[in-house]
Formats: sequence, C-alpha cells, structure tokens
Amino acid sequence: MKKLIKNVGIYRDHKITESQNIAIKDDLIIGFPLDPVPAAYDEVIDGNNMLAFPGFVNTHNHIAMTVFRSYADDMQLMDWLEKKIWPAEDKLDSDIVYAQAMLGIAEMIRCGTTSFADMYFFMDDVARAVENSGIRAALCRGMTGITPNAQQALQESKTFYQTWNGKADGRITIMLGPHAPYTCPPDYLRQVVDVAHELGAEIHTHLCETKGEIENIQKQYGKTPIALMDELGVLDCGCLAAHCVWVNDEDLDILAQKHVRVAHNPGSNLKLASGIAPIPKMLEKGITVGLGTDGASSNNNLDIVEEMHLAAFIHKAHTLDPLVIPAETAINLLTEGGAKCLGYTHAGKLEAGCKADITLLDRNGLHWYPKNDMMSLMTYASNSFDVDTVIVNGNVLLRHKEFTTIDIEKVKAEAERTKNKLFASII
Ligand SMILES: N[C@@H](CCSC[C@H]1O[C@@H](n2cnc3c(=O)[nH]cnc32)[C@H](O)[C@@H]1O)C(=O)O
Ligand SMILES: [Zn+2]
Repeated sequence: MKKLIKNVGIYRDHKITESQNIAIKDDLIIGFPLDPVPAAYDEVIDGNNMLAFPGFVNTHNHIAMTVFRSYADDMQLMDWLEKKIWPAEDKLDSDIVYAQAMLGIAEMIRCGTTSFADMYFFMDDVARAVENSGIRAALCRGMTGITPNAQQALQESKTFYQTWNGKADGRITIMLGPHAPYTCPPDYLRQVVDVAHELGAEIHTHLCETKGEIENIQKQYGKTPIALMDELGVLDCGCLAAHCVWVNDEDLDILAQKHVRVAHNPGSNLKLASGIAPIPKMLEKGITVGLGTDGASSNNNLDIVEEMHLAAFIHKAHTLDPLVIPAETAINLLTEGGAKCLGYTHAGKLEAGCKADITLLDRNGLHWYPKNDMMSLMTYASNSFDVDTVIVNGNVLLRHKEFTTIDIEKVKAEAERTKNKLFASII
C-alpha cells in the first residue's frame, strides 16, 4: 500500500521546508520524491497549506485516569494519591479501563499524538484499546511493592510482556513499571531489575517528583532517589523516568551517564505544585527529554501541544533566560526526543526508513498569519485544534479532524457509562 502526502511543508533536519512530498509504503516513510506521479500511489493526501511533523509523542500517562478527570483537584500529591485516587482505583475494572483508555487515546490522537507511554493496571484492556485504535504505545503495568498484590503485579507484568510485546504489527512494546522509590522498597526493585534482565524489558518509573520525596528517601536511605535507583541497578535496564524535578548536579551526571530518558510533564508539575524540572541543564548534558501529560486527573487534559507550549515558556521565566528552549528545541522535545524516550530507534523523524508516524497541522487559522517564521509559529502560536491528519504506522487515524478507526460518539457514551458505574460503587 503506497501513500503520498503531496505539496506539504515538512519539518526535517531541524528546519521547515515548503512544497515537499512524502512517500509512504506500508508502515514506512520511503522518500521525498521531487516530482511524484500521483497515479503510482494508492492514496494521495493533499498537504496544501499544511505542515508535516514526525508524530507527537506523549512520554508519560496513566491513560484510564481520564475517569478521574476533574474529580479531585487542588490537593497535595500524597494526599491526592492516598485519600482520593488509590481508594477509587481499587474499584476499577476491565470494562471501565477499556472505555476510558479509548477516550484517552481518542483525545491524544485528536491532539496529534501518534505514540504514548503508559503506566497503569488492567493493562490487557489498555493494550486492546491500542490495538483497536491504531495508535502506537509503550505500556507497563504499574507496580507497587508496599501493597499486598506486589508479587502478583510482578507476575502480571511478566505475562503482560510475554503476551503483548511486539504485537499489533509492532505498535505495542512492553516495559516494566515500578511506580516510584517511595512505593517500591529496595528488595522489590531488585526483583524488578532481575525480571527486566530476564525479559530484556526496559523500565518506566516516577522519579524525584516532589521535594518531600527527596527528603524522605534521603532520610531513609541516606542518598537521593537517583543515587538509590542507580545503586539498585534500575538505571542499567534502559530507563524512562517521569518528572526528575528535584535533581542535583550529581544526579544529572548519573542520568546522563546511564542514558536515562526523562519524561517532562510541565502541566502536571505546575498543577500539583511539584516544581520545575531543570530541563535546560539536562539538555546541556545531553540527556534525552520528551514531553508527557501525566494522567488526565493531574493535568487535566491529554493535549501534548499544550505541554510543548508550557515547556517553551516556563523554563524561560524560571531561569530568567529567554534563550532557553528555543523553537527548535521545543519541537524536538515533542517529536524526536519523545520517540527516543519510548525506545524507538526508527521513529521520531521524517526520514526514509523511519516509521510513518506523521502529524499534519492545518495552517488556515488566523494565528498562523502573517506567515513569518514557521518554527516560531508552531512553537508559540499553534494549538492542537490545528491538527488535521494523524498517520500511525502508515495508517490514517484522523483525516480533516475526523476519526477513521474510532466511533467517537460511542467512546463518549462509554466513558460516561463507565464513569457512572465507578462512582456508584464509590459513594
Ligand atoms: N497501585 C496499583 C499500580 C500502580 S499504577 C500507577 C499509579 O500511579 C499513580 N499516579 C498517577 N499520577 C501520578 C503522579 O504524578 N505521581 C505518582 N503517582 C501517580 C496512579 O494513580 C496509579 O495508581 C497496584 O497496586 O496495582
Ligand atoms: Zn505519573
């Protein structure tokens, strides 16, 4: 199956070039023909007045938490988790998680997202939603070592890996998800590391999210969470670490040396008052960084374009330096950086041989005029409503803002039905 995106502005080699063509064969980008013959393609997508980017990546999510969107806001992280979220999560079931995962996936696709990393439970249902919707994902079963189901969670993670890794035409990869150093004691983390080596699986975890976490871990173990994770071997498995807000210079050196990839969640960090991660410093040290929304209950949407705006703005104010996170860096966080975070080697770029994960933005909106610098317009003026077309693995999932694989009215009804069911069991 050959597709052509015709006459489109493309982001490639860190710049935008107008009037290009992108040729796709099956799941791959195969080239950029200068004078293509449309008849040689099964489908031609008109890219007139559009911009093509490598698909946007959401590097940290708890997808089915859409059910808790705007359910418990304006709380401390630990209060929020312990008093509201964890008790409610006890009542989740497979039906609720599938419906809410479909809602979250639809929202992400609508915002231009072509792949995401997720940590949750009932993950077979999340994987089914990924399979059915056509999106790409790196999934893990979140594990906590302090709950009675700790061993069961580890076993489930193993089975989940064996069942789903590489499935859905290679769109699904599976990682291991020890939740955080404050919920996974050292012995448990050692077990997780053993399983990671046994399976060849990478790790997705929460790290250095709040000041309180640093203080508690320091008190308990006499070292920072990053030094602790390093000592336990967690960082040697290939590691995606969400947040990394409270890190010192030695921590940053460890992250760089161990090639830890950082999921930066500016929206969640601002809303939960966690702080501002030193992203400019990380980038200076060559650390791979991508953007994440975190769950919909700490954001409260899954709009990754909004996270790019936040990342491009907050670090300037925080460092009092308007030169940090310039347009090219912001776009890179959204695309290539994110793809690297998820462990993809042939994605995140518009290049021949890369996966055909492509997001097209419509430039008809008034905020795209006058047509000055395109990189700047994308970074500082665009919004996710501009997303017109989303292609994953060579398949069109959204065209002219309409879903091709998802019955969106059904998704909304199911989200409402399962929310009502959950809250009926809580109250
Ligand atoms: N508690 C589950 C597994 C944890 S899944 C991942 C967990 O991360 C929680 N979570 C969501 N957002 C955050 C955050 O920002 N920091 C820490 N945890 C979070 C989420 O509510 C969920 O409980 C079990 O025992 O089986
Ligand atoms: Zn999280």
